[in-house]
Amino acid sequence: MLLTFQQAKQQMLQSASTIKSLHSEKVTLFEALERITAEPVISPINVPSFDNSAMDGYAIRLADLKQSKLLPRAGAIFAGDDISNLHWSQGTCLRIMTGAPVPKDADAVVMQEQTEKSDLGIAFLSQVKAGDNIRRMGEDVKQDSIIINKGTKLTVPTLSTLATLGMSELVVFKKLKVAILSTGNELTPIGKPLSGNGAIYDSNRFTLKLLLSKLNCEIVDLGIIADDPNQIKQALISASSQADLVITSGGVSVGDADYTKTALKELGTINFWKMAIKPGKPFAFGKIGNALFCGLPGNPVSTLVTFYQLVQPLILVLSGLEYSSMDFSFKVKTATNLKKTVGRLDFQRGMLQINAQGELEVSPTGAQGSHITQSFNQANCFIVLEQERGNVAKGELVTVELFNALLK
Ligand SMILES: Nc1nc2c(c(=O)[nH]1)N[C@H]1C(S)=C(S)[C@@H](COP(=O)(O)OP(=O)(O)OC[C@H]3O[C@@H](n4cnc5c(N)ncnc54)[C@H](O)[C@@H]3O)O[C@H]1N2
Ligand code: MOO
Repeated sequence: MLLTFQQAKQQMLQSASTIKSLHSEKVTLFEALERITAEPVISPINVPSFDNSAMDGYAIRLADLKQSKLLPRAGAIFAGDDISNLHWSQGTCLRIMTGAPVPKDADAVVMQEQTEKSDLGIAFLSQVKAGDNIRRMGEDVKQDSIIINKGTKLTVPTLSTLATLGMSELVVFKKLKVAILSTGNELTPIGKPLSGNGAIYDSNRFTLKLLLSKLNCEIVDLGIIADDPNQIKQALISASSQADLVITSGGVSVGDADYTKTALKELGTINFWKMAIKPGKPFAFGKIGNALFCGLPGNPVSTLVTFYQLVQPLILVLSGLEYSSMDFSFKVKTATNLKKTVGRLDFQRGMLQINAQGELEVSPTGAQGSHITQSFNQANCFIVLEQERGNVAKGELVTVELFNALLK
């Protein structure tokens, strides 16, 4: 019985948590984008750090308004003003601007549009409640509170909050070191003329570099290795001594030149090398020395699908992320029939869109062979078809998983 996708993923994530030995470093707030926090972030200050006005208007005392709806204007406060020496006599109001500090004894700020100005002063036209239009100290962030937990991926909004605290540096986990190599006599590096009949470009190594750089990894690129057992072994020894994770492309199937699996067996341990998914059935996972190993199938679509579905979560955990699940899936109707054979979990590439009736529906993006790289180009989601399911008829409900930022 082949391993199911969930079993394979679970095994990988478990191995990651047992070998986790993470180091941290201090980086600038700007460099911290998409990095993972190595300790909780605690706020050094309150935000806002003083009560301030949410509107351009007038600061008042409620007791004064009870006496009269018309109050003379006593002065003005602007954003940035120091009001520690402000004297504000009873029975008057103060002009105040958005973001300006609110005097301690003001009960509310009345927005300008709800007042009328005359030579006698300011007339207040609306009902006023205590606290109206005052943004309280610490209302956004409380001093000494934990704002971000350890193991959190830093995004533009989270870093923006840290900037409101004046922070300029942050402790994050060091980048994961990942070694990559492609195997195959047929491979030519991109940018060079194809090396003969039967040659193809080594697109997978390029794809892996893009994916790894999006995941903030440090890449050790060992290039193209010929289909030769000794060269593959030497490359794997070198890769595993330099990196936390080794990723290869090709050579994991059962062909006469598929040496990656044999090399892995000799040098380390194989946890599994096949699972019930399509594309990506031949996928090897194991360990060489202290490095984890992922042997991706050579077909470009299989490389991308297995990287996205299995290597991505593994890398996130190895990079220090407190991983729960990033899958965002739901069910919608399929707009066409879908071909499906029983026995493997399918990750078809799909286009989720709104039809003429205003309903969400999904269609496959053309031919789904594991050599058709174009099937990804129009896609915005995976259509995930359960292992035991057969052909799917138009109109049936299918599970759809929207692509995350890795594929956008
Ligand atoms: N008898 C069987 N044959 C195959 C099986 C099987 O179960 N029994 N599985 C098929 C499936 S599914 C896949 S996927 C592939 C996986 O093969 P390998 O990982 O061993 O990869 P290769 O044989 O080296 O190459 C497969 C295919 O991909 C092209 N390729 C390889 N490397 C690259 C690269 N770096 N960039 C772009 N394209 C690459 C290669 O030329 C082949 O066309 O095995 C099936 N066979
Ligand atoms: O798994 Mo293969 O990836 O079906 O082509």
